[in-house]
Amino acid sequence: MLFQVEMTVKLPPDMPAEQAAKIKATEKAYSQKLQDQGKWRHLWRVAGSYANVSIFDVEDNAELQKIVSGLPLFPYMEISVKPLCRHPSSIRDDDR
Ligand SMILES: O=C(O)CC1=CCC(=O)O1
Repeated sequence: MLFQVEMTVKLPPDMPAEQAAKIKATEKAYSQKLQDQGKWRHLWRVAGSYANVSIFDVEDNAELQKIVSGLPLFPYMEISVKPLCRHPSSIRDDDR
């Protein structure tokens, strides 16, 4: 199942820079592992903001919930999720 997930990061302004850098590095490793596995298909920066638009390819809602709630930045994010399905005009075989 495909989902579009928009994540807006809101780190507390008083979080020490070293702590923020550590969480971001952990987040990067977490997301890159999922990208390698093909579960995190797209990761795009929303220009001009500390937010991303991502496409996840997961088994079901429960797997998406597990992945998203495991994000190191999860406590500092606003998240919106949209389920996706194949568009009848799509020419891409990998759009399911
Ligand atoms: O910077 C972000 O948008 C948050 C994030 C998600 C995956 C990652 O590596 O950073």
